[in-house]
Amino acid sequence: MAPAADKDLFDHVETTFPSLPPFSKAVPTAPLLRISLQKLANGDQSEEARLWDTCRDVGFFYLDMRMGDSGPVDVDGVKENEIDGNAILDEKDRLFELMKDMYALPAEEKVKYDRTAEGIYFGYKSFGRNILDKKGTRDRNEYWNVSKNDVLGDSEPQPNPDVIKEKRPLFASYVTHTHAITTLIMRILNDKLGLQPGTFAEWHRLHGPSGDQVRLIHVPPQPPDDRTLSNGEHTDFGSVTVLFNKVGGLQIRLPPGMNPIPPSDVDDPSTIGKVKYSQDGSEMTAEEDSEWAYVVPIPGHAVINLGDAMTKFSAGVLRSNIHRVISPPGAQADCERYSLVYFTRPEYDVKLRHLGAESEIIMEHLKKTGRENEVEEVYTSREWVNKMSLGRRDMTTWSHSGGKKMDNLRQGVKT
Ligand SMILES: O=C(O)CCC(=O)C(=O)O
Ligand SMILES: [Fe+2]
Repeated sequence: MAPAADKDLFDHVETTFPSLPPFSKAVPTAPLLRISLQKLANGDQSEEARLWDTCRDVGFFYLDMRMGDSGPVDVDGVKENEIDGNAILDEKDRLFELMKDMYALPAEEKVKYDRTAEGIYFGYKSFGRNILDKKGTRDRNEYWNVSKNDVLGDSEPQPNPDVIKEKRPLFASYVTHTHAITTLIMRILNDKLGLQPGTFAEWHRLHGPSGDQVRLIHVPPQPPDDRTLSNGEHTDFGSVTVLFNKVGGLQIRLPPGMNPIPPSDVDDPSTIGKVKYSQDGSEMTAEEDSEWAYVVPIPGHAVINLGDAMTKFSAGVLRSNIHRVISPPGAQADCERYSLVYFTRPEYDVKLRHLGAESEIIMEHLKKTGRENEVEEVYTSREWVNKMSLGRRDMTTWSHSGGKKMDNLRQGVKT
């Protein structure tokens, strides 16, 4: 079956952000579904069905966060699970403003908050600290990982500069609101998979100890003659990721059978220069290149994707799709690029294993793919998160950090 996709996506929505050049018309884009948060919050069955389909087909979709005048929606009587897309959009704008101040700090001040040597991935990651591929290519971004449990006051405060410390209430509110969105998405997937009600919720409690975090990413414009990847191809290793950005550059590798939306104007004059798809300058074949499509940022919308934990739990019924970040196409190449990401991950003690014994759908899928008797390598979420995140900071551990090992997880096959 051809993956569900919105071919006319950009005919209906505004894709230009104030004070930024428009997204280039000269590149292929990903035909992701646009799902309405308001409809999900109100229990709309056909919207839930679209969500379920797209999480099996590609595992990436837009979530329209705008809720008009409706105000927050109470989904299950628990205050912390209240859905408030408008509040998230407002808080997201404030965090984008904050990023300018954070990254304007002197480099020697920022590196004081890099805690890799202590085995801690919360804090600052400087330019080039991560390895993108087996050749040892370095990333071209800087980011800050801010722990959920820290900003909610569940754990000892991590060292952070005043610009971040002063905004703890904003982070706490953003995390609470965004976590509620991921709870709702996982509740729908939980029920569609036929799992015992509340299985995913119990493993992703707001105050549960976990590697959940906000990541604030900054990528400066790259030199015109050297425009390439800033973050290499990867899958996210957690459960559900909520991403906001304004400048393009994110690409997904399209699943088999899903075609990109072709460029609407190949001669778009705003498209200047060409990006290289590998940092050592080697050209990708046209065929390899054609597998990738840009995810166009849309105002008022988050990009949501599933991570490896959901693929593991569902034995591949749900898809954790490969993506990467490249120099923004067209005139946006000269812009500072900021992204705001919220990652949920299973609580530290949860074992990452398939739930075939708990779900007929998952068991059927295991049988169909000849894996019902396969012995799994089981990690706890804590082991997995450490291996995946810190492993990318050192060449000796890179190959264990999701390089090739993840291939089977990435290929979520539809049952
Ligand atoms: O910056 C982006 O658009 C995506 C970032 C991302 O994929 C990540 O941090 O895992
Ligand atoms: Fe990612």
